Amino acid sequence: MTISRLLKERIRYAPYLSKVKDVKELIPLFKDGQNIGWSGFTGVGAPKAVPEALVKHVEENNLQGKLRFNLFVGASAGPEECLWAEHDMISRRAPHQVGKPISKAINAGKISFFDKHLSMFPQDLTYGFYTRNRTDNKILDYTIIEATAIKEDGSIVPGPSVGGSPEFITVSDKVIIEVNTATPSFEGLHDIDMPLNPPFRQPYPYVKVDDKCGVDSIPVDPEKVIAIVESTEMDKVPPNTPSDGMSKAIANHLVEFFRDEVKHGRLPENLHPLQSGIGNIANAVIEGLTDAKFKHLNVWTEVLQDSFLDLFDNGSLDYATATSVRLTEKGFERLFNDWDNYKHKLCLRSQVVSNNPEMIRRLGVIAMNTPVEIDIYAHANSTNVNGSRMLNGLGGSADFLRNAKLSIMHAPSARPTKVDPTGISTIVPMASHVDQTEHDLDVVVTDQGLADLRGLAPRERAHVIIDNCAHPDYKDLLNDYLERSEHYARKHSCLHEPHMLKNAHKFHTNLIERGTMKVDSWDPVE
Ligand SMILES: CC(=O)SCCNC(=O)CCNC(=O)[C@H](O)C(C)(C)COP(=O)(O)OP(=O)(O)OC[C@H]1O[C@@H](n2cnc3c(N)ncnc32)[C@H](O)[C@@H]1OP(=O)(O)O
Repeated sequence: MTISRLLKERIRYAPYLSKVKDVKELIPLFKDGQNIGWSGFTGVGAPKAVPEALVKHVEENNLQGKLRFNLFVGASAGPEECLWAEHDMISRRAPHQVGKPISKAINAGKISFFDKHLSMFPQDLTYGFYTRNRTDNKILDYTIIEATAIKEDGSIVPGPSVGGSPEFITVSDKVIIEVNTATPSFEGLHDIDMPLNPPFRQPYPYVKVDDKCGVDSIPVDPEKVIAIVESTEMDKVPPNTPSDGMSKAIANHLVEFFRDEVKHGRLPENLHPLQSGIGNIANAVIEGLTDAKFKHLNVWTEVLQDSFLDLFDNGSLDYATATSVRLTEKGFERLFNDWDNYKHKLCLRSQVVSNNPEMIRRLGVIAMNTPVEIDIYAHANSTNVNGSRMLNGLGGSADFLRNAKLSIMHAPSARPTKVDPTGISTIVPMASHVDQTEHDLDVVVTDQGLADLRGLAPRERAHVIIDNCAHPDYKDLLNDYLERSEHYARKHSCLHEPHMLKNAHKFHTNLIERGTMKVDSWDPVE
């Protein structure tokens, strides 16, 4: 097999050169029912060549539904995963995923999806929790990992994400490395703590975002590496929706809140390390911080999106660490064009470290994530529309929101439906599914305003959330629900967190039946 010059340059461990293979040669290795680990996190750094070759194989041989895998990825992979879902090649999947064909297959019952906090997922995999029914003691049959270089000792230099790859490799029977020669090498950007399970685990020693004490590549037993393939495709992250009046309003409320916290001495002038979730609102909120011109900010997060580059460029941000740098094509261009500048300000860690509860609490992280809905007592749903339809999954939202110094959820106050431009209220009487509890959240913010919930009793919280955050179309309805619930609860001595269970999900049932949460009347309660 001829090896390209570019590939030769990237592989500095000579014995691997004899393992370079054409992807077609690998197809017979894959059998129905195998457990496969992929590198990748939030759409970047996932393998491409082998997954695509398998799709082609399935297509050409009509194997849809006959060659299915249990697929484990740190968080969402790239478009290749959507192709696997479209070709019915995934039977089980965990944890966070993104892509319409994947969620469609999950909600059609074709993919058994289970969700777990991203800080815990890789370690639980290494404990053998998810493969406890195997009789051969194996965990993963193959890990397919994307590398941007191989070092002299055979260790793997990942690309724009680390995710769960270190753990996957330690529990994988065999490893296939895709060396991506289309993307520049990310060597020097990683700090990786290899897993050590209890009772041998040690505390992570980091006390600042830029502390490093791991290794800069993932060690692997070369005996396990059965093939190296060249991959020539860049990551494809769709452009972000530009910020609009709604997301700018959210950002402005947050900036005002941060300034007030600084004024009262509860935050230093450079705030505390920031975490920002995924999605357009999260991206826009970081854009808002860029305009606010804070100085010497730091970031301890899970995913870095394009807007963080603006924060660097205008001098607001000193250092950022995450497990994935999920940039659009333009964003990657900016990163690589100014690599010497950015590389000293960025560090990618494994997801068990970026999302580690102990680290998040130690650093006093300010966590900001978007929910599907939040109820009047501050329980939030991040995953299941109407308590049932899976979107992307929990991701790292609860890792951060349970442990942060300030736990913030931001969302539009209303979302459109086909029949009503404000048919979905983000603030609901009772969340139809709970991922973040009332005990986790400090602040709720929508385009309407910000509710500071710290130290408030549930009924006080309900008033502040409705008054400050609910969309005007829903304020009266929510207040009416609260008053009626209080009246009912007074009679029944259950006034701590009053609800009318008969009506608690009426917003949702109305949405299903009539396409809007605007209910006409409540069912009578005695
Ligand atoms: C990898 C990581 O974990 S990053 C760390 C944080 N992770 C998380 O918070 C994970 C959970 N959160 C998420 O998945 C996202 O933030 C979401 C889905 C909640 C919001 O994503 P955004 O892109 O900001 O919001 P957006 O308004 O575009 O909603 C996405 C979809 O959910 C639907 N949706 C959201 N809320 C609702 C709702 N209350 N009712 C019905 N549908 C809803 C939207 O209609 C949209 O559907 P579409 O794609 O078919 O148009």
